[in-house]
Amino acid sequence: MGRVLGLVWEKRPRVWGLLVCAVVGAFVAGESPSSRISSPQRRSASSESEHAVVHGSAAVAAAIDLYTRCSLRLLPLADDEAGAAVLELDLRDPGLTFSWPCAQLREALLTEEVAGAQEARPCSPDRLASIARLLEEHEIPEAKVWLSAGLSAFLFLYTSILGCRPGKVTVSSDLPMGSGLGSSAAFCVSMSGALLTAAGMVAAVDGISSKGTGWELVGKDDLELVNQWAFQGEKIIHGKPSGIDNTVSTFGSMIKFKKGELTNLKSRNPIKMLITDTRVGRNKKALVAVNSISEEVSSLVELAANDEIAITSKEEKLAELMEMNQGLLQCMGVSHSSIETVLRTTLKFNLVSKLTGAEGGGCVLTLIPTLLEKVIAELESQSFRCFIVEVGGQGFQVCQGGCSCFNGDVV
Ligand SMILES: Nc1ncnc2c1ncn2[C@@H]1O[C@H](COP(=O)(O)OP(=O)(O)OP(=O)(O)O)[C@@H](O)[C@H]1O
Ligand SMILES: C[C@@](O)(CCO)CC(=O)[O-]
Ligand SMILES: [Mg+2]
Repeated sequence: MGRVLGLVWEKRPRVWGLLVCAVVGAFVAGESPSSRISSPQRRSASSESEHAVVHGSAAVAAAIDLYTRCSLRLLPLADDEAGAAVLELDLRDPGLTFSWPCAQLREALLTEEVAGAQEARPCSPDRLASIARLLEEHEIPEAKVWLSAGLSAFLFLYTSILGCRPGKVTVSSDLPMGSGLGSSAAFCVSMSGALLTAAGMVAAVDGISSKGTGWELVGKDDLELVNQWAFQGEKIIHGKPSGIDNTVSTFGSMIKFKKGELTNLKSRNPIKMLITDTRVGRNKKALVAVNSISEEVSSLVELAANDEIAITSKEEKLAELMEMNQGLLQCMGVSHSSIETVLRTTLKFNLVSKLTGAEGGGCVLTLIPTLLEKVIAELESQSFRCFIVEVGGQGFQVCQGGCSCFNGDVV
């Protein structure tokens, strides 16, 4: 390319790749709102505090059509009066359920003045400490201890938006957790959306349903509120996120993010990607920000949307940028042998891949001009898990009344 790339080194940097993904939909049925979500492995708040996008590098993120669902059923207040009321959480992906007596939550968490949910508030250090004490009483299996960040975000969002009312929340997701696909953001967005819908602060726009799926779209102002609360949840999970993951998860489509400024990128022709989950847990190796590549991707998407370049040259150009991006990451030593295996396998079919925002494991993105069943079969025969996704889709959605969002189970 004969081009100088502006690499941005951070003290504890990470790479922002071309596409970071998370999609959410929420699902509400009268007293039973639910939403779609996903989640990743736990990272302590401080481990995420240095991040390329946080420090001003450009990043392009896009929604993918893998969803996390969160359903919420409010339970009768009468139970509460009898002192028997509980808040239950059923996490289908790790296969764990949790339950807290409402009286205990009230005592531990409602010491602060309860403000309305019309404006998102951060979780104070005291409140976070009280939440941590509540969680200590639950025996979370050692192998799943990373869940506690998501549990803290859940308790904060639930009690801040709905107070300590009895309810049952169920979460299930299409996304692998902790693999760099923004599952924590999808978790927080769908959770916030379901809670705000139950609180009557967010509602579907009448009659606008998403491609006949039963899921309905939500107006911009309501999405803003969902996004603000989800960001507060992401802060509990990530420490100092830039907000790109929750924003793309809420609004869908593609977004360029630089120094806190968001630009919506309109992509007319859906881009298909293959995502391969290496099933290898990530480590926290240092990564770099590849600022100029992200900048180029965003101009490319915009040129294509305006028909200024043909779709085939867009794909060629995107493939070239992905190769450059991956090459840089390899030089930095942030790849992993499992990622290299996926790259070699896809390259055999002339397909270009790169690792995602995750490092040292996690997922690999492959650009696919058409669906290539052979490469998928070969990757799966090596015990990788493949998803074919459409990039740049819908964000948060709700479904009111009679939807069954958990593979047919009505929750
Ligand atoms: N479906 C889910 N069920 C339960 N918890 C979830 C779910 N999805 C996400 N989470 C929560 O989110 C946390 C993972 O967030 P993390 O930020 O580490 O990974 P990610 O968002 O998938 O990747 P990245 O932030 O790098 O894009 C999990 O520890 C869990 O607490
Ligand atoms: C923390 C974060 O960088 C995780 C990457 O998926 C997301 C963000 O900045 O919003
Ligand atoms: Mg995350």
